Amino acid sequence: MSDANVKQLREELDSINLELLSLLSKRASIVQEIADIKTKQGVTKFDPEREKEMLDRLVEHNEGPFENDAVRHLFKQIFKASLQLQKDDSKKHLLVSRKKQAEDTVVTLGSTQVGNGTPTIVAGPCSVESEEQVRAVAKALKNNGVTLMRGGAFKPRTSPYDFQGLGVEGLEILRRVADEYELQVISEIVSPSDIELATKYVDVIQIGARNMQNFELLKAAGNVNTPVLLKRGLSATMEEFLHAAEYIVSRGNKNVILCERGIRTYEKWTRNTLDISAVPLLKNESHLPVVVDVTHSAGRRDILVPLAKAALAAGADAVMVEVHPNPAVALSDAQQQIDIPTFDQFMTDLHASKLFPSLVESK
Ligand SMILES: O=C(O)C(=O)C[C@]1(C(=O)O)C=C[C@@H](O)C=C1
Repeated sequence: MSDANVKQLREELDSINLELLSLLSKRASIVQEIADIKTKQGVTKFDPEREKEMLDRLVEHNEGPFENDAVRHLFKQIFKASLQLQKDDSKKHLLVSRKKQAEDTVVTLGSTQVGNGTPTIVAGPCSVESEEQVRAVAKALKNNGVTLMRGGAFKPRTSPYDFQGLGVEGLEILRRVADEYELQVISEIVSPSDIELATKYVDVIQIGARNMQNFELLKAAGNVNTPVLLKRGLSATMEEFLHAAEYIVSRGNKNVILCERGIRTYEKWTRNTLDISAVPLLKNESHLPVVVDVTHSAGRRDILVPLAKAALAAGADAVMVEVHPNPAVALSDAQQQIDIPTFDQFMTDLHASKLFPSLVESK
């Protein structure tokens, strides 16, 4: 075969490549149309039966020279790329996606901004137990320049026999003390019917891990303007987490903060496993601020500082930690909350790490 022949055959291949590309692009736009219909119908994109049907038909019509396995392999690649296209398109549609909004969402809470590039701290007791207890913690927060106070009034507990929280009385205590110390209040709400009421007391509505896919609660939180801190479910994928956030944002409430709080794994030395990769993944995929709850991730006190440093190094906008004046007698999570001297040391260690600005000096 002369060089001239090879040249001519290659030119033929070049033009066939272009024809194939144009056919593939035409196929891809039909695939996108199907994806739109599937999204509207709420049907999953992947359809293995349809893929098998197509492969069987192709093999039936295969006259060579490619072996049937080669034909199957080639078309499986096309289906795989088509499915990926459908998934990428559906991500573009999400309001929480960076593809939809390139700039970071910044949630303003009093004098503190979450998501503006300067990390901050959220701290407070697991449960509100009394005004004195909340006041002691608020004072410690104030001394450390922390302005965001968490505290549980409605407690979704694993056992119905465990302390269920003070309810509205707890919210009243939080509000009173927070106003006294010029703090912002973050508290969990568990029932859609309490969302309106919560807006009177809290600055941030927390939706807990166990309620991440309580869609009626998400919708109710989306209908108000109060910012929402949404915790990742115990076994939720990134996709499920972002779709849960989408429920809130799509209703009009754009002030959503995502919270990684550890996921269920086989490991027993920690209560949950902090999924540190969630932080950069969420920051890449979404414009929403990301908080890491080190207390619930670890379920133990001795590794809170390194976990907080890891979270900040990975790009977290805030770290959340539970503080109690006397953890030994706490009505919930006694083994994982830190006392006030330990909290002071926690803040000192973070400042020393240079990963975190000194909140006291900047005040
Ligand atoms: O026919 C569909 O339902 C499609 O979504 C199209 C298509 C394809 O590429 O042909 C894409 C993904 C599915 O797994 C099956 C088929």
